[in-house]
Amino acid sequence: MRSGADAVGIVHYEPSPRHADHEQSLRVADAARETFAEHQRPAHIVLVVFDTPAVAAAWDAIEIGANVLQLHGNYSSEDVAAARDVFDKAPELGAEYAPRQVWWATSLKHHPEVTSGDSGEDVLLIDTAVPGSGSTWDLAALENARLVEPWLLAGGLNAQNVAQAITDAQPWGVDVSSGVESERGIKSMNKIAEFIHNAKTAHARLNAGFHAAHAPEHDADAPEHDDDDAEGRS
Ligand SMILES: O=C(O)c1ccccc1N[C@@H]1O[C@H](COP(=O)(O)O)[C@@H](O)[C@H]1O
Repeated sequence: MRSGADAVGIVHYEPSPRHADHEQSLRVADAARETFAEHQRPAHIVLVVFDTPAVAAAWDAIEIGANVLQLHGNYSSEDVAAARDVFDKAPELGAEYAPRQVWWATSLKHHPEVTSGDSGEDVLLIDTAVPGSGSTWDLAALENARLVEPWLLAGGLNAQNVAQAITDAQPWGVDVSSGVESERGIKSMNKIAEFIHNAKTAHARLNAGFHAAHAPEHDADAPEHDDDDAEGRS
């Protein structure tokens, strides 16, 4: 987070080398919340699960202080709705726990023609077929997906390939796990910092290109205005 991450993930999936128990999850969530607050950034503390029943997973998220639930595995739109229902009905815990969101993760192998909002998710995450494996996949296959922001790209990303992936796929955001580890399950602060730097630089470049491409033609007859004003409306 000190490197500028917008979200931090806590994995609850016992076969994973990243699985965190309840105590570890509470500590990570508390530390993350404090750091986001210190940096005055909205907290996205994400509980990452694989095939845990959606309602139980939503309660787990609330219990550890995560405000986002990221569902990997076999979930239907009813599951997403059931998780959201738990979030909506659970007592409010304060602004630092808001907003609560459900992110639905899938792959093009499982849903080749996925459309944003198919499952009623707040954010769609498109991943490789085996989550957390670090395997890369062919981003060209995204041509058949109908994606509307916000959506996240994941699967085999690392500091070396993230800029190209952002340029090619133009996601709203990216998610990484294996690619920022020194060994399986052990995060590397240097790799995280390098990844975030490269991702944010690529994203800024993409946005600058977008604004340049959409800027109005200069009109010689238009009244002059100062630069501050122009920037505010770009
Ligand atoms: O990281 C895990 O072990 C994990 C376990 C269960 C579900 C999801 C998991 N990770 C998520 O998988 C993607 C891609 O990870 P990678 O960068 O390819 O290793 C990402 O969304 C992780 O949060």
